[in-house]
Amino acid sequence: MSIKKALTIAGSDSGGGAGIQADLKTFQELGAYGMSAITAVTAQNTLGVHGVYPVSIEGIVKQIDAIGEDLGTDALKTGMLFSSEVIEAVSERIHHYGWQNVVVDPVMIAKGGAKLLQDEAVRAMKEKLIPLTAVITPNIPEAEVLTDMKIHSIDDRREASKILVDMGAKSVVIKGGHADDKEVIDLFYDGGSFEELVSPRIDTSHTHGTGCTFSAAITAQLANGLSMKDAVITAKEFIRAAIEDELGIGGGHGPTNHWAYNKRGGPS
Ligand SMILES: Nc1ncnc2c1ncn2[C@@H]1O[C@H](COP(=O)(O)OP(=O)(O)OP(=O)(O)O)[C@@H](O)[C@H]1O
Ligand SMILES: Cc1ncc(CO)c(N)n1
Repeated sequence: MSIKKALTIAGSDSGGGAGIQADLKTFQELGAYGMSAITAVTAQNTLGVHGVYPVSIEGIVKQIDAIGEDLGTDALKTGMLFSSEVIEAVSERIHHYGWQNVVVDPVMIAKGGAKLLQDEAVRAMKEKLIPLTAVITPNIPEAEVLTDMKIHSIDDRREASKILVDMGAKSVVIKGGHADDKEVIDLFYDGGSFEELVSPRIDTSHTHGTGCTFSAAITAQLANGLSMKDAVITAKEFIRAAIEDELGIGGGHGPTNHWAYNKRGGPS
């Protein structure tokens, strides 16, 4: 058996619930060999982001090249990219290595309100990164910024998904964590048809890093050779288990439980 490899290009969360830490834990749980290129170090815990310390462009490119020139990867995800310079450099390297299974979590704002992407970087994301993307996984506010439209209904989300595919993404998941529906609906669009992934809304404040974990689970399953739709379905099951089995640590928005999916025996 050859081990499948997954790379995350994202920020570090010292609190361990989001960012690189959530991604590597998720890769490990889903049986993919995890690698990372860190774009920024955050001083962060369940109470909020207390500092952001960007890594230089040279430092980011060196990390990606260290992987590209030796190990390679079967899939990758991007998380916190912070600036247009980082987006441009990362997009250029992805293109250079011809990496295909590219999952973009267009991280903009942390749950506590801290900015993880500068406003001027949205344009670079649209022009440079989205065209390289196998799937983009915005939450509703991120989808609104990227498409320049207000999203209230599922029909609005369908329209926004089509706009993102027109920008060059091969498929889209607009996540429903921020909606106020009784159930959480994640809308998947592959450029041809839509699929609503529905689960009960769990009443908890421990949702720190849900988006990172969800996109990391898609990445691991793409590395493992699953189709995009099956990878997204696993990710939904993985994050549902991780939120349901809360760890109850920290004084604020606590992290999810990355062990939960396997503790329940894996795929349902
Ligand atoms: N209260 C909840 N109950 C069940 N599932 C949830 C809940 N909140 C989020 N999810 C799930 O978690 C995933 C991430 O959704 P969300 O919209 O919260 O992303 P996000 O805002 O990008 O997360 P992050 O806090 O990491 O930025 C989705 O698959 C969504 O269905
Ligand atoms: C480093 C990092 N990336 C992403 C998020 C979004 O959850 C966060 N809070 N921190």
